[in-house]
Amino acid sequence: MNKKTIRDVEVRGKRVFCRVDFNVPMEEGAITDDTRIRAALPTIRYLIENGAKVILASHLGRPKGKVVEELRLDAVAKRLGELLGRPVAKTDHVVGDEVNAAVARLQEGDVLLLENVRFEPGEEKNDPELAKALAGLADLYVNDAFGAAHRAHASTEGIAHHLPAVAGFLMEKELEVLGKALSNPDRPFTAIIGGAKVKDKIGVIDNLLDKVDNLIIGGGLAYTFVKALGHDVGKSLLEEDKIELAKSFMEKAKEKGVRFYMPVDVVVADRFANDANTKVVPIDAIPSDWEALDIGPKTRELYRDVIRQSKLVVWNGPMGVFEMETFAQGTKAVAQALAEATDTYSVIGGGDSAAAVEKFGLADKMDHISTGGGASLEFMEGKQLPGVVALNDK
Ligand SMILES: Nc1ncnc2c1ncn2[C@@H]1O[C@H](COP(=O)(O)OP(=O)(O)O)[C@@H](O)[C@H]1O
Ligand SMILES: O=C(OP(=O)(O)O)[C@H](O)COP(=O)(O)O
Repeated sequence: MNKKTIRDVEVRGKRVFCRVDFNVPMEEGAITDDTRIRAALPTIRYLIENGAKVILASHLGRPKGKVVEELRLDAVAKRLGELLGRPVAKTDHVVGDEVNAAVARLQEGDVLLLENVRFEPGEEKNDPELAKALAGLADLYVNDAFGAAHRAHASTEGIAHHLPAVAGFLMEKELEVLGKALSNPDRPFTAIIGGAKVKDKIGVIDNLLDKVDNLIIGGGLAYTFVKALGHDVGKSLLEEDKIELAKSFMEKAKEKGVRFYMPVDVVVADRFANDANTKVVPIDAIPSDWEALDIGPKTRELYRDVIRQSKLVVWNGPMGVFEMETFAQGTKAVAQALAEATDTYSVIGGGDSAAAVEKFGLADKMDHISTGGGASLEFMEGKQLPGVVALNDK
């Protein structure tokens, strides 16, 4: 990586503003998955052990510049304290007198968590005044919030223009793993793209076609490709205005010698429900009033074989509506194949695929699960991440 990291700077005795992504799922005030908090621990522990005065900042949800009581970070501070085995102080504001006083009290090795930065209207606008105010709290800026690195906000981008700015260990690891996968991949290199958001994934498919040996398509976005091949897709998810683009991708794959894998059979349902009537049909026989909600058994076998023969697999997006048990088989088969293929380096691109792997209890069998869904997608599209660009070069 060509960006400085916390290893390249002196942190002892310094007030360090460390942006983390503690945007964790919550239900009724309780954290339901603390993966993102755990992922930031190496950086936080390093700062503590090396005598920094640690000021942590994160967003939670999308409060849109207002205080939303349910999106306060108190539960996060408590959980972080438990994980660190030491108290974590927390402010009820992002900037202002209360925060200044709390920062002034910090001793070397102390940890303070600021309130949800998105309570400030200037955060998402990347307001220079807010960026300056945040910078005024500290001597050094550390960005460890890979999951928010695709956002140019005051605490992820603006602040970096006012302080020495370096990457934390999580940021460094994410960029290294994803960067290596894309620039110098072990081959055969396979990308598996699924999920529902065709629009969001068009860019990544286009970029991956320049890099991979195999491209596997699944999930809801497959049916725009199925339609592009001239088959009827019934009531399956379809983005009419992307059919031509899907055709052009299949042509590009041919030109580049990329093997393009699509479902050969699917599980169709007579309605969108776990207890719907279902049947398995070949891909060119989807009944007009049924919808395809998962890949079929032959496709599972085919995708498993491709995974087994790959040295590197990047996976983004489920193969079916895995939230419903009836349509989870395809996603489970891919997760299992990755877990069993010990010679295959598996990179999970955040979002729903990460949630699925977690749900199936296979998370510890994967080589790298990204903490960023949107961020890893934008990175794989070849876009520059503003939160990274703003850091100091080596
Ligand atoms: N065949 C399908 N039809 C409708 N929705 C689907 C289908 N396959 C997967 N999905 C849905 O796609 C959603 C995930 O899509 P997306 O947000 O694009 O993935 P990710 O978060 O991994 O990037 C899941 O909620 C899943 O239920
Ligand atoms: O959860 C996040 O994104 P992700 O769901 O794409 O991984 C990040 O914390 C960024 O949040 P945002 O999409 O509200 O800017």
